[in-house]
Amino acid sequence: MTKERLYLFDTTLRDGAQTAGIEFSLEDKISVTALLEDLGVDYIEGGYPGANVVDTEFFSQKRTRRATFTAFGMTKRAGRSVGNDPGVQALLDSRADATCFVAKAWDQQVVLALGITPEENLAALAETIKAGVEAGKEVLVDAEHFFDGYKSNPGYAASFVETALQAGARWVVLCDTNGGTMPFEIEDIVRALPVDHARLGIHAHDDTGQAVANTLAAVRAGVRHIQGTLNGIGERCGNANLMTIIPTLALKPGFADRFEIGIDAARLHDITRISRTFDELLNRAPSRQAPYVGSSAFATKAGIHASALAKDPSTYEHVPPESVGNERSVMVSQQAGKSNLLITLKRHGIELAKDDPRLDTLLRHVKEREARGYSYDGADASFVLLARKTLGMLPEFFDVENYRTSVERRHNARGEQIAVTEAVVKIRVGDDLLMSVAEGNGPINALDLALRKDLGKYSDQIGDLELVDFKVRILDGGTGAVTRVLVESRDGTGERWYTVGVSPNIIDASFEALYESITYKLLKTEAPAQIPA
Ligand SMILES: CC(=O)SCCNC(=O)CCNC(=O)[C@H](O)C(C)(C)COP(=O)(O)OP(=O)(O)OC[C@H]1O[C@@H](n2cnc3c(N)ncnc32)[C@H](O)[C@@H]1OP(=O)(O)O
Ligand SMILES: CC(=O)C(=O)O
Repeated sequence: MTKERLYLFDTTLRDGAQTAGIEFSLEDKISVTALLEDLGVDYIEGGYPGANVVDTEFFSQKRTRRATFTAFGMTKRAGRSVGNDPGVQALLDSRADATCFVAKAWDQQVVLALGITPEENLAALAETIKAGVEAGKEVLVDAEHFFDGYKSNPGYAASFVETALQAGARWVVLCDTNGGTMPFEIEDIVRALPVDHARLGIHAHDDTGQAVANTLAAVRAGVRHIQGTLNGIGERCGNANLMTIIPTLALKPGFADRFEIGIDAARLHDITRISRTFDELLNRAPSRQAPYVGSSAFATKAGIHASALAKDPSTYEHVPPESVGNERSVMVSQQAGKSNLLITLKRHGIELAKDDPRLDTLLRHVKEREARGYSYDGADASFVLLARKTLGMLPEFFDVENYRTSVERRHNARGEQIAVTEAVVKIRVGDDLLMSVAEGNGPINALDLALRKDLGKYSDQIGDLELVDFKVRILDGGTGAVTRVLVESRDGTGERWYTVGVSPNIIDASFEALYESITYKLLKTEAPAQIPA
């Protein structure tokens, strides 16, 4: 069977720019465009030329190599001709290949918000589209409030679509502008429209958490153009998330066998990277639970699940993680069974038999320590250290005899008040007793610097060790508050690892996590590979 083509339209740089807390600079827009080109969408809507300086500059040159470069804007204003409307002229003068005009498809909104008659609205729509076509643009129309409009006055909403198609619009995109429509309503309304469905699109908002479901319902009912954004950003609760829609269309029966989306297996494999790179650009943590691309999308904590996964991954994975460039992860925690430990140990090059009694001891240690506040599902490196210690595979690289920190508030030479922090660390490396002193911008920083200042014969090996992040959480430990500190580290190989420390004292918890980070780094070059019998 020949597959029908679905066209993907990205509006990250237009509707996504309407997200609370997100502002794109010109450089951001250029970077996001490159990501979208890597992804392989058909259209990139870059913004609204004429609305602000960044967007006008962005549209002053052609910004895409492959995708259709699209500008967004309103149809002509009431009481003006197209030629006399600077907004429409800015769109037509831009370097975009296509123009997406927004216009209202709900008669009540036309009267209320625009102050014109429904008939004048249709005339303005047709006149604007024709001007766009004459200017050599591919014209799209965003039919704002289409679904609410259809429910209120189906005849007017349908005549809006017909008018736009007759005037020369390549696509009329049906918008669920306030995001309140249900998937079954979308499917019924789209099916009932007496027009060529191959020229219809869908633009869904996520106000009921169903933007993706609404988009897929519209595709089932016949639309062939899909609008959405990277990671679902967009006005209010966001837009349909392309990071969910694309793998669903590419991999799921009922879609994958019927439609071609222009994104091959290699590009699909890149989607996890693209999603996370976009979050990096927004300077926010990626959602762990994002479908397909989240770090938990193929992660399991439960012991019963880990046991079955080891026998057949499809038991708890609806698609292979590698198909979307993600990976399976089996975590160690108090929900774990021996299977979780075996899989995690194997990933770290340690093979044990399931009936090895040391595995029971390790599982007992994990659960006891988790009950005291440790959390190993986010601290893989600390788990490796615990496992090696239990198995007799952890060398004692260095021993901490004692440490001390002090914070002093005093006046500097200019009479300003400053806080000075100092740490002293005494360690033993073999027969050598080494003492280091360091000042830092706080006690943890000073301790870190002092600890790493002189590690004797190991000093060279930690030269490229870097602390990336430091998270503190106060827990109710039952007998009083305890502090859990999670430290993220990386080295010159690019590897990142996480270590955890727990104590009623925040500095002591931090010291434990720092100590484990350095020990893990040394393990990478010095670890014995064999488990002692
Ligand atoms: C559903 C959506 O997401 S639509 C996308 C909305 N995105 C944006 O608005 C972001 C960019 N917008 C902007 O920068 C500004 O709103 C501009 C530059 C476009 C216009 O700014 P202003 O001229 O100050 O107008 P303002 O924003 O206050 O109001 C919009 C005007 O457009 C009119 N209008 C709204 N939609 C349409 C339309 N489809 N066709 C014609 N006119 C329209 C309104 O009636 C209103 O006119 P009025 O003030 O005479 O009543
Ligand atoms: C056009 C648009 O963003 C909407 O109607 O939601």
